[in-house]
Amino acid sequence: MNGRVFVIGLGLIGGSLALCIKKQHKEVTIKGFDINREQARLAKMLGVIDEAAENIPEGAKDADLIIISAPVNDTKSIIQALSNLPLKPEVIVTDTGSTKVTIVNTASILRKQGITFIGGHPMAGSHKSGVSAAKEILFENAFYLLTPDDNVEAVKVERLKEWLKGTNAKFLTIAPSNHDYLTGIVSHFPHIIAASIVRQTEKLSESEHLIPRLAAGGFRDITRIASSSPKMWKDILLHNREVLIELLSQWQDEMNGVKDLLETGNGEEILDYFSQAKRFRDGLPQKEKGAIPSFYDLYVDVPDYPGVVSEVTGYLAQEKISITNIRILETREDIIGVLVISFQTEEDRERAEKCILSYTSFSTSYGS
Ligand SMILES: NC(=O)c1ccc[n+]([C@@H]2O[C@H](COP(=O)([O-])OP(=O)(O)OC[C@H]3O[C@@H](n4cnc5c(N)ncnc54)[C@H](O)[C@@H]3O)[C@@H](O)[C@H]2O)c1
Ligand SMILES: O=C(O)C(=O)C[C@]1(C(=O)O)C=C[C@@H](O)C=C1
Repeated sequence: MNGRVFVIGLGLIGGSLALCIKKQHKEVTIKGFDINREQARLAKMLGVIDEAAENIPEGAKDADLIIISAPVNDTKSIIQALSNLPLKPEVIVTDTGSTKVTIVNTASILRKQGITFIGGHPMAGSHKSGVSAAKEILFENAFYLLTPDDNVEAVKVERLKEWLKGTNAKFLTIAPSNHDYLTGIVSHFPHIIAASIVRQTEKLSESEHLIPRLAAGGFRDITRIASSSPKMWKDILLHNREVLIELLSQWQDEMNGVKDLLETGNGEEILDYFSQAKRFRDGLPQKEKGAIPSFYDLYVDVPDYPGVVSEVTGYLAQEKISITNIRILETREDIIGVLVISFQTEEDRERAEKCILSYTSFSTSYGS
């Protein structure tokens, strides 16, 4: 496709989308604006955008596609600002916000001006923020939820998908209220739980200083998302209050149930509780990024000698196998236990395992 794209909010998601669009549609010009000038400067310097706009009116006036990728409450104000500007009549305006009902309702102001708005939400991300974390592979195999209202012509939805083709995401059309209900369950609510576990641990560690040092693999796995942008999550919670209040009531019942199990001390029931959870968790799709991003983890048992990590990554580099993440599970203090290396694809993980087994006598296994 050819034309001009304007991205408002040059953070993790706006930056990643700009990279995807440029990869797929080499002829387009991508302009960007961020209220934080440093982010805009960085976006230009990293080649994420072609030009930085001075302000929203300047970037919006000749755009064929406008992507708003700011926290959801700011998205609301940006939509209001756009509704007062002269835009190209054929422009498509979309957003990336994690909530949809309030945003789509606000966008009726654009529709009244004859401007097409299609709500969007790529269901992949990270706890990192800012353009420096942007990646063109972020949305690969993820669901990309779209919430066009009934008045949007199908051809416009197809055009938006064409613009976003380089994400390699799977588009799914859904009603805004259903969107907020479902993402409340699989995304927003888990973020509250992760933050609450961290808060409780922090309070307890005030009187027991060993706690942070002992907070190991399980704690880190379940609380990674508590490192996400507080501003972004404040906005999401305020936009999805009703759904989240209901989920919190259900959670309180769930926790009371677990407390009862502990009080009665019934081993069979406790076993059943964990077995059911394991069955559902193990049955979630592995090969696609669904509600949870799928990582292709390889666990490598490594002995404790200096340089062992760089030795393993060196073998992978020799075979040109890219890794997306690496971490060490410390099973005992000062003793390296397991190296967990994440890959983008199953094929990379298989190649990596073969490579490590051919160079070393370390044992390997797959995480689930
Ligand atoms: N982080 C994720 O995992 C994720 C995934 C999918 C969707 N989202 C949604 O996408 C949106 C962006 O999230 P992100 O992770 O890229 O956040 P981010 O913090 O990395 O980037 C947001 C950017 O928007 C800018 N901004 C804020 N107000 C602005 C305004 N009025 N005008 C212009 N720029 C403004 C900020 O300065 C920042 O650079 C949010 O609505 C979020 O809910 C996030
Ligand atoms: O992987 C993460 O760090 C995320 O939190 C990504 C995540 C999610 O909850 O799955 C967060 C918010 C988005 O709206 C979509 C994706």
